[in-house]
Amino acid sequence: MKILIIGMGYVGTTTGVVFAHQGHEVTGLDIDESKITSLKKGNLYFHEPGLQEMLFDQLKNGRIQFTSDPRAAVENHDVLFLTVGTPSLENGNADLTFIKKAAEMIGRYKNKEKIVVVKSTVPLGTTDQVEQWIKQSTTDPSSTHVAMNPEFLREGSALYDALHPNRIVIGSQNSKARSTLEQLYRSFTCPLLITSTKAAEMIKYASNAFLATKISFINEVAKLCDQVDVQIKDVAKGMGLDQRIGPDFLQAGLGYGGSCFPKDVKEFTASAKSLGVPLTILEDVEKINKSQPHYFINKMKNTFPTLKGKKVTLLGLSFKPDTDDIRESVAFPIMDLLLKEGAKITVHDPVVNLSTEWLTKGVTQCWDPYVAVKNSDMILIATNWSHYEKLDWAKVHELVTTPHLFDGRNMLNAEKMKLLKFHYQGIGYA
Ligand SMILES: NC(=O)C1=CN([C@@H]2O[C@H](COP(=O)(O)OP(=O)(O)OC[C@H]3O[C@@H](n4cnc5c(N)ncnc54)[C@H](O)[C@@H]3O)[C@@H](O)[C@H]2O)C=CC1
Ligand SMILES: O=C(O)[C@H]1O[C@H](OP(=O)(O)OP(=O)(O)OC[C@H]2O[C@@H](n3ccc(=O)[nH]c3=O)[C@H](O)[C@@H]2O)[C@H](O)[C@@H](O)[C@@H]1O
Repeated sequence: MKILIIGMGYVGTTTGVVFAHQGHEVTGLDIDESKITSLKKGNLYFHEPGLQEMLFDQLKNGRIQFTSDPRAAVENHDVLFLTVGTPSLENGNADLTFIKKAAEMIGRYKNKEKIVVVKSTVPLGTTDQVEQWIKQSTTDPSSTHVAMNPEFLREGSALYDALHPNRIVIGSQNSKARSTLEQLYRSFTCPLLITSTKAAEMIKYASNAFLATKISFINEVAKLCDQVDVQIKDVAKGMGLDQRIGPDFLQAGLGYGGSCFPKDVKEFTASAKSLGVPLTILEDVEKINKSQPHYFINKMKNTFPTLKGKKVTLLGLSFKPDTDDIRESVAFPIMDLLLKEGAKITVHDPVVNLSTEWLTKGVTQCWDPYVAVKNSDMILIATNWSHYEKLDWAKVHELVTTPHLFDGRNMLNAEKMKLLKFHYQGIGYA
């Protein structure tokens, strides 16, 4: 199949490379010239394990190409995927500017029948609206067949998730769009669910909202564990062994970040409210999530009544391991709070480059974790990169001024750290 992917971000690039890997002829289009220039050279401009190699292979065998020419791209393809961003507006609703502009661009250059698949996460009714936007901006009389095909990949394991999805959802009332997508996904062995466009839109939001709820739930239980000396890890394990609950997304810590959970919880809550259905549970999920950094800093202040002048080494800047994505990463509100307390911050992350804005605020970045921890009064883990599990913690102990270790991701073995004479604290008694 000849496929055009519009929006070469995390989702679009992964989707395009995977379709090419499966033998399709893919073109990636973006309005950001620098991304296209980089991708044309085979340079993945973001960090995603395994994707760079697959991109290079697909470029070499000619199954993927990149362009910033929308006219030629739209004219030469029949199947178009929309993977542009849908960030949050101030009021919590999704900003559909990119989706609208991309739809109008399709309309402008449309020269024949097109199948347009919305893969971006979009609020209820947007896919049908995309069809209208295309119609309103075209002079071409031939049909547009739309579908909603939500994406469920996670950053950091995007390639694996795209190759091995749990399910594929095709939302469309249009038989041509449906059958094209069924054909496209026929080699996948997972369940394929056919729904209306609106149901597909809602499945995506409800899934992300539910996962975020699991995280906030376990974070609340962890606070209770702190009060009664119960290990949250034992509680999560015991809960997760119930097949109806499952072990995933029960890792207590500093809360969820990233480009999706925060914005999708906000959008789902805001749009439901405007329909007269307040999703109060999600309002609490967000509140709990926002309180996590404060809760953790207060924990630190129980040990250090003042953080003024203390050297804090913060390990991890990305919103989760194996990505360089810092959108809504909890490391940043944590740094804000620490700066307000007068702490001196040194950060380490395996891949993220700290912006000059933070450097001018006085934060120091070190690429060597052993240099970062030198003479620190306390270490705070904000991202559970496996690098931190593998550190020589005995060596770290020798380098620090005082061996206080605040593990905001409960990622290290508390007993082992205590044996190494660290004053170790996580969230949920650990
Ligand atoms: N990042 C993730 O892990 C996941 C994201 N999603 C959803 O997928 C969508 C995209 O997310 P990301 O890939 O993270 O976004 P992103 O911000 O990384 O990429 C979006 C890309 O679209 C481009 N773009 C904007 N307007 C365009 C236009 N008119 N024509 C061509 N390109 C255009 C931008 O320049 C950018 O490169 C969002 O709706 C998100 O909620 C869904 C599942 C996973
Ligand atoms: O719509 C999206 O963009 C994607 O959002 C999430 O994927 P992602 O944000 O990439 O990463 P997750 O692994 O879900 O982690 C999100 C955040 O939750 C935190 N988290 C995750 C799991 C957990 O048990 N505890 C916890 O605090 C992580 O540290 C991270 O900050 C979903 O898992 C994907 O299915 C979805 O496609």
